[in-house]
Amino acid sequence: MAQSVWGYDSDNGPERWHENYPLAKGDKQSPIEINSKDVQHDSSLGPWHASYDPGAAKTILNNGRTCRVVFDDTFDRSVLRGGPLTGAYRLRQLHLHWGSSDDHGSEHVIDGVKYAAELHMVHWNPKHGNFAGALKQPDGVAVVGVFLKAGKTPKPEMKRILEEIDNIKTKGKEAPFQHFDPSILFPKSRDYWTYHGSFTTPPCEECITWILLREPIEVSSDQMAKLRSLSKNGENEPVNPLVDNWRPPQPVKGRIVRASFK
Ligand SMILES: NS(=O)(=O)c1ccc(NCc2ccco2)c([N+](=O)[O-])c1
Ligand SMILES: [Zn+2]
Repeated sequence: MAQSVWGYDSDNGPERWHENYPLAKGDKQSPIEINSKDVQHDSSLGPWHASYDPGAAKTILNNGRTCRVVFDDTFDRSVLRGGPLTGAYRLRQLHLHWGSSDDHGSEHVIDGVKYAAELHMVHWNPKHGNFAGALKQPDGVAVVGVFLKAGKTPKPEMKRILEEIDNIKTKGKEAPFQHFDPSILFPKSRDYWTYHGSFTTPPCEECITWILLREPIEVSSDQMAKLRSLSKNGENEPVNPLVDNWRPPQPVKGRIVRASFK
């Protein structure tokens, strides 16, 4: 009997990941609940800067767990720097986590608020040679998290991604996705929280400097419904909607969350 690979269902979900991925029970796991009363403003936290080359965008794929856009990270082509980071981190991919309805879906929870979705832009530190090497380092990876709030107003900048959904409906489907600068997805404000944590999926390595943007972007309920039309299953398998691909908040274990703003 093949081991059920990890997922988000009752038999292979977050409560059981530690059985095959022991790091899942570590002391610096993500996501976490952020409570403003425990956050420390750090005036030494400068602004972060993303300088992305639209030509680095390559493909968009459904891996059965999320919708992911992959970028060329073979040189310093699209980089994130500043904020809590030392040096330039290379953009590798972006993906999302979302719920089965608009009232939940984000991984990080802010003062009890769950957003409809959470966008992760994943960058890695080239001083560690390659992505696999960076995973093993505490300063190996930097993820910018953007919250998606469901409302009446669609986010035009999300259109390119959502229009590709019909071409990657089922697990394993991939389509070309070029000439795309993901910084158009950022909100106006650059305010952020930062803390040290982990991948929110197995193997749960504790190699991530999280940079969570305070201001959510607004998308429409219809746009959220489009995202929820993705399927976990392969092309000729029974339809299994790809929804609720979020890990619940993990123990903070004494970690300090810093804010770039007062
Ligand atoms: N939700 S997240 O941004 O923390 C996240 C989770 C897993 C992975 N990858 C899973 C992985 C790690 C090592 C081998 O395969 C990534 N990523 O690769 O950008 C990001
Ligand atoms: Zn993620």
